[in-house]
Order: sequence, then structure tokens, then C-alpha cells
Amino acid sequence: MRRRTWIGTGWKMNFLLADAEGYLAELGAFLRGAGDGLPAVFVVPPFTILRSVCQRARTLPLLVGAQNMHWEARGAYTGEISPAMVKDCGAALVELGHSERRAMYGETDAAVNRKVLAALGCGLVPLVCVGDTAEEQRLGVAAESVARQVKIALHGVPRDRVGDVVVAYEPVWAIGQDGTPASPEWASALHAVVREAIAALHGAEAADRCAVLYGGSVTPANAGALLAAPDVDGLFVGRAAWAPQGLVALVRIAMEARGRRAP
Ligand SMILES: O=C(CO)COP(=O)(O)O
Repeated sequence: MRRRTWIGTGWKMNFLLADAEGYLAELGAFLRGAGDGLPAVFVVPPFTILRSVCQRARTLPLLVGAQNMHWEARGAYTGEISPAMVKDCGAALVELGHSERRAMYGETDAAVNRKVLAALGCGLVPLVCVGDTAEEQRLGVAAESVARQVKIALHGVPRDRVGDVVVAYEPVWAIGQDGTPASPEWASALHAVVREAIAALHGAEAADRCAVLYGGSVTPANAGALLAAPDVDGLFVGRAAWAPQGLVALVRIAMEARGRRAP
């Protein structure tokens, strides 16, 4: 099955409103003139500028996501943001289970699962991040760890909604480190693990509809090879896309790669 290509960036704890305005002015000029064949392009700003970015993106072929949310609709959860609040800002996506949240804020697989179900219930696309640590890779349990994360995160998703979920495979050892991404072969193998885990839960046909993106030290120099790897449906990028020219370069590479791929 030919799935949509996704290219996006998480801004993490960066960007004030003025930074975002400059970024979107430059990205917007490119997107408006890009013509047919654009992938699904997305940015994931911090909460403080989410509504403003959504408003500015409304007239662009650009999706906007939140970096996290709570699973409950409302209540005494000081400091938290509900799914409806994310939706109310105009966001289409919500990033869930990023390894920084798992490692630094104790986010568990079970919490990610509740958030995935809440996101779907609210009409948001859950962008579910999973990945193996360096230790898991060294001990030969990377595939098991990733499969477990996927099976818990997507537990209970209605079969007809699996295609509304996007998974990002992001090896923890490749994120924000010295710039070494997974090899295309490793990424391809682990993306197959992700898809098999979804198939084990929801069947092969549903798994086939779910886009699986790669993230971790992606740059314009390595993006082409990663996008050409079987089962890699797109890229989720940090540092290399924190300047608009970086994201534009990656979108261009994706458009070229897509043109080359057999239908
Ligand atoms: O965390 C990431 C995307 O979620 C990737 O970060 P880097 O591209 O900076 O390694």
C-alpha cells in the first residue's frame, strides 16, 4: 500500500512567538509555491505558542501538533492540558510518548496508551513515539522493547482507526546526540518490527494503513537514504529543522524521493 509521506519537526522547548513568526513566514512562502506532491508537513510547537501557530498555519498546507497532553477531559490536574484544549487551539496532531518525556517525566507505556485513545476520541492524530535505548540495543532487545511499546500504546484502538495513528520510531541513542542516526537498514528493520506489532494487535490490513516515521539525527545529508529505506514513511526531525531552511530542504528531498519511488 502506498502511504502518505510525513515530514515534520518537534520544536521541543524552543521558540518564542517572534521566532515562530519568522519561521512560518519563510516556510509558508515555500509551501505556497510548492505545488502538487507535497508530503504531509507538520510542526509541533510548545504550548505557549500553539494557538498562534495554528492560526498562522490555517491558510497553509501545514499541520500543527501539541507536544503532549493529559488523557482526562478535565479536572484537578494542575499544569496539564486536556485533549479538548489542544483541539481548541486548532491543532490536528498530538505528539505522545517522546523519549524525553518517558525518561525525564516518568511517562509510562500505560499513560501513552490512555493518551492515544483520548486523542482519537477527540479527533486528534496521535503521533506516538517509540524507541530503543542504547542499553537495549547493546543487550539485543531493541526489537522486543519497541514491539512492547507499540503494543501497549495501540492497545484498544478500534481497527478502523489504526490508519489515523502515526508512529515515530526514534532510537533514543540517535536523538539529540552526536549526530549519528540509525542506518537505513536498521531503521527499515525496526519499522518492520513496528508494523508487525501493529499487525499482531489489529491485523495486517490495518497495520498497512499506519504511517511509521523515523526520527533521530535526521539531516538533509542522510534524509534521502532514510526515506528510500523500505517501510520508512517519513521523518520526524529535531535540530536539523529548527531553522525553516532545514525543514524546507527536507520537504524537497521527500518530494524527490517520492517521485522516484515505484507507485
Ligand atoms: O527528538 C527528535 C524528534 O522527535 C529528534 O531530534 P534530533 O533530530 O535533534 O535528533
